[in-house]
Amino acid sequence: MAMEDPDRKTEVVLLACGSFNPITNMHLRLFELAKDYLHETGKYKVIKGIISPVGDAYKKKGLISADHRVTMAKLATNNSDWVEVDDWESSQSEWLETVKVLRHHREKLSSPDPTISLQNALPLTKPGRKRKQEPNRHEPVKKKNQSPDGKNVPQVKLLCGSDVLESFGIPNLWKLEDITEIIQNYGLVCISRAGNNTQKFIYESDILWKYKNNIHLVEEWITNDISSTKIRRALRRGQSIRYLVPDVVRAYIEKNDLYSLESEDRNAGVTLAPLQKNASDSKN
Ligand SMILES: Nc1ncnc2c1ncn2[C@@H]1O[C@H](COP(=O)(O)OP(=O)(O)OP(=O)(O)O)[C@@H](O)[C@H]1O
Ligand SMILES: NC(=O)c1ccc[n+]([C@@H]2O[C@H](COP(=O)(O)O)[C@@H](O)[C@H]2O)c1
Ligand SMILES: [Zn+2]
Repeated sequence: MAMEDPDRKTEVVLLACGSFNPITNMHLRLFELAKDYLHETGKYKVIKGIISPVGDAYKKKGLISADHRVTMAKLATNNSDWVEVDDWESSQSEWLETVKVLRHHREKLSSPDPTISLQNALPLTKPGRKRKQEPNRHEPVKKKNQSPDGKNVPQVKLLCGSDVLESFGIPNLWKLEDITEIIQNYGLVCISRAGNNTQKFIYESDILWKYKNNIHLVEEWITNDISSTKIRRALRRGQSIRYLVPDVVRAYIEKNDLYSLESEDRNAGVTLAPLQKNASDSKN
């Protein structure tokens, strides 16, 4: 690695992918926890957080329309000066692997021209087309991201709860090459979640162990086991969700009567898009 000014902090953009069905206070807390943690290392400066709700084509049971989920996430982040919502992922007609969403956001950050961000098909592991000026062609593009004009661009890291990390172990859900690209070229910030033993999970996985320096595990000391599943359950039962989701989100859910027994039945019996895709890929 080239000489770097040790005082110069690496800029980071945190990207959270998920259903956000609906967004909860805990989703918002993830960003605050991750930012505090990264700042305390003394090495990073978090400049932005992005919430990217999954598209309807994900086909998860009980998933209501992306329109509503995006709107709620926007309402919830209206008063944040650093977390925003991006609907690029949810406006694609097909479900997208998370690595493609990461690529899109890295491209977008490194490209002065916003229209270029539409191309996200190429993995950025090798210095490719728009990366002519990589200083050292044999060095993997990870520590230092550079834009076409050689300027440093922020690192994009995936922000998730430990259940997502542990889902890497579910057969057919994630491709090994995607997991590798995510942790090798982007990095993970993972917030502990009740019931998960993430250290052990990393220890038991060869690939996670290999790149463990790129996985930041954040211990959540003020534990808070809110989940969207519990919010939807409370709503179905006519129970209050006050103080569990932002009040503007609660009002929006009530006004539009979003969650019911019927909505919970959406996609019932349908195979989750990644399982469908990876199962059919492995047959070919
Ligand atoms: N209480 C929590 N602690 C840590 N991470 C969380 C928590 N709640 C949600 N997350 C994380 O937020 C991201 C988005 O998750 P998601 O939209 O699935 O929310 P969820 O609350 O897990 O919803 P559901 O119950 O529908 O699965 C994921 O990375 C998930 O791990
Ligand atoms: N192979 C993959 O890239 C892959 C597999 C499963 C889930 N995911 C993503 O992880 C997130 C999981 O969200 P849920 O926990 O709400 O199911 C979604 O954004 C989804 O797109 C990605
Ligand atoms: Zn979840």
